[in-house]
Amino acid sequence: MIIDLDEIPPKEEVENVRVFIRIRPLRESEKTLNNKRYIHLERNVLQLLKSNISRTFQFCKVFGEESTQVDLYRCIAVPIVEKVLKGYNGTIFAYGQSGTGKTHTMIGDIKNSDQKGIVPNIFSHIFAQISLANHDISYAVTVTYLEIYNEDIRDLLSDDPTKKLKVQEKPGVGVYVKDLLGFTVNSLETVDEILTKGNKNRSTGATKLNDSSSRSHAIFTVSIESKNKVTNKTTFGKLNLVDLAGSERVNKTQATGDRLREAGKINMSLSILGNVISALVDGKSSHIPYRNSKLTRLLQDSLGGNSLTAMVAMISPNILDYEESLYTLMYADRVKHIQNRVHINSEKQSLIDSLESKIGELRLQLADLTVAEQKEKKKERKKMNNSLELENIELEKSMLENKIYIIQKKILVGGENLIEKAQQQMEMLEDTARELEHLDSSHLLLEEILYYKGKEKTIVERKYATLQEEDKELDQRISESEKLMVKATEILVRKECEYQNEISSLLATNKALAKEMALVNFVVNNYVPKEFINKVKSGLLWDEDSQEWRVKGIAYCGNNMKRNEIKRKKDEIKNCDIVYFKYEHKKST
Ligand SMILES: Nc1ncnc2c1ncn2[C@@H]1O[C@H](COP(=O)(O)OP(=O)(O)OP(=O)(O)O)[C@@H](O)[C@H]1O
Repeated sequence: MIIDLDEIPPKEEVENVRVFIRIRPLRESEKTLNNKRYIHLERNVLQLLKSNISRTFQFCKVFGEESTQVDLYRCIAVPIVEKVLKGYNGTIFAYGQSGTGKTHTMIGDIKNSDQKGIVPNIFSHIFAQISLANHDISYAVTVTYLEIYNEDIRDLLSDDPTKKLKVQEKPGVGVYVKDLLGFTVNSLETVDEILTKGNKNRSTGATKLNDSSSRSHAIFTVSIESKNKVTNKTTFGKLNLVDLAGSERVNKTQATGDRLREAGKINMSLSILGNVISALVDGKSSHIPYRNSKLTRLLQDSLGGNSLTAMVAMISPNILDYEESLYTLMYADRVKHIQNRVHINSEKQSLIDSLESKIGELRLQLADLTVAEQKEKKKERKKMNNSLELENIELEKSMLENKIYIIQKKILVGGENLIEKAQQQMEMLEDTARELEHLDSSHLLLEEILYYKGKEKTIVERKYATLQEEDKELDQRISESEKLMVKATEILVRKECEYQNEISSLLATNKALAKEMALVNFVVNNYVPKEFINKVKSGLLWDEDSQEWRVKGIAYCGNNMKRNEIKRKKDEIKNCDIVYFKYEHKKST
C-alpha cells in the first residue's frame, strides 16, 4: 500500500480504546479431569460459567486458545501501525494475571518467526511499508526501551540498566523520560539485537505462576518520522508497546521477600491505573490521577489523550484462576469506554532535517578535502616527497565518507528494500504485505464493520428496550389518567345536579318567605296604627344567637325564670351564669 501523506485529514477524531481478549492454552499440568471448562466463547461474546453463576462480556474480538501470534498481529496491530506511519500516536498494552501470556503476546520468541510477538512483527510491517512507499518520502525510525521496576524507571538499552531515570514534562513536548537513550533502526537485525539486549536487562524472577515472571512494566517505544520532499510536510508517529507486569494474589502465590515487595508495587501501580481508568470512564471527575504513578504518567496520552489505543487482556482457562479472569474481564470492560482524541502530529523538531543538515556539513568538509588532495597530488608529482601529507588527507576523507554513510543509513527512503538480508523474514513480510492489502479491503474492514455494527446493534437494542419500557409505562399512566378522568367527570355531574337542586330549593324558600313577608307588611301597614308599631319596636331586642326578635326583660317575669337544677345537685351550682345563661340583658342600640 502506497502511503500518501496528502490524503491525511488534519482534523481531530474521537476513538474509543479497543479491547481484545486472549485466552492462553491450558498447560499440560492443568489438563486434569477436575479442570472443568468455565469459559464459553461464541464469536466475540465471552461467558464465564461457574456454579450456575454466569457472567457475559463482549469485546472487539476474543482470541481463543488456538489463536496464533500472526492472528493477533493482523487484527490488533495492523490498523494502529498503519496510522502511526501516517503520523498518529498509538499504544498497544497487554494486561492480565501473572503467567497468562502478556510477554508471549507482546515480545514472544524473537528467534522463531511463527512465535514472534507484536513488537518484533511491527518492524517487519514498518520496513515492508517503507519498501512499498513512494521514493519522495524519507523515514527515520527510532526506538527506546524502558522498564518501571518498583516505581524506578530504568533504561533497558543502557550499559548501566540499574541507573534510575526521571520523568519530566515540557510544554509542547509533554511527558518524557530524561536521558533515555534512543536508537535509530534500519534493519530487522538491529531490531533483534536491541530487543535481545533490552529483554536480557529486564527484571524477571521465578514465581508460583510463572518460571520467568516479568517483575516490571516494560515500555518499548517506536517513533516514526516521515518527510515528503515534494510537499515538504513532516509527520511524527509514536507507538508505545507496553507489557505490564502481571497482577497476582500474594496469599495465593505465597510470595515472600523480593517477590512479595515487587508484587506489592505491581498491584499498587495496577490499581492506580484502574483508578485512572475509572476516573476517565465515569466522566464526573475533573481530575484524572495520572501523577499518582510513573506508569500512569507515561501512559497519560494513551489513556484519554492523543493516541489510538488497544488493550489485550489475557485470561487463563484454568478453573482455579476463575476469580482472576473475572476481575481481568471486568477491568477490561471498563477500559472499552475510554475515549481518546487523536490527531496527526506535525509540529516538532525534525530528526530527518538535522541528519540532512549534518550530511550537508560533512559533504562540504569532504569537498574541501578533495581540493586539498588535488593540490597535494600536484605537489607530489613535482617534488616526489609529499606522500605522508597525502596519506593523511586520504585517511581523513575516508573517515568523512564513512560518517556520511552511517548518518545516511539512519534515513530510510521510500521504496528502498530494507529486508533483503533476512530472506526468511522478507518472505513472511511479503506475505504480510500482500495480506495487508486484502485485510485492508476485506477482513479488517469486515471486522471493523462487524465491531461497529455490533456496537450500533447493542445501542439500538438498548434504546429499543428503554423505549419499549417507556412506552409501557406511558400506556399504564394514560389508562390510569383516563380512569381518573371518568371518575372526576362523574363527581362533577353529580355535584352539578346537587347544586341545581339546592338552588331550586333555595329559590322556592325565598319565594315562600317573600310571600309571607309581603303578608306581614300588608297587615302591619293597613291594620296597625303607626304609634303602636314604634312602641312595639322600642320594646324589642334582636338576639344574634337565636336570630330572633325578643321582648326586652321577658326573662325576668313569671314562668320564664327557668332553673336548670333538675340535673344538678344544689352544692354544685355556684355560678349563676349556668342557670341564667339564656336571656342576658343587653342594652338596646
Ligand atoms: N498463547 C500462548 N501460546 C503458547 N504459550 C503461551 C501462550 N501464552 C502464554 N504462554 C506460555 O506461558 C508462559 C507464561 O507466559 P508469559 O511469561 O508471557 O506470561 P506473563 O503474563 O507475561 O506473566 P508475568 O506477568 O508473570 O510476566 C510462557 O512459557 C509462555 O510461553
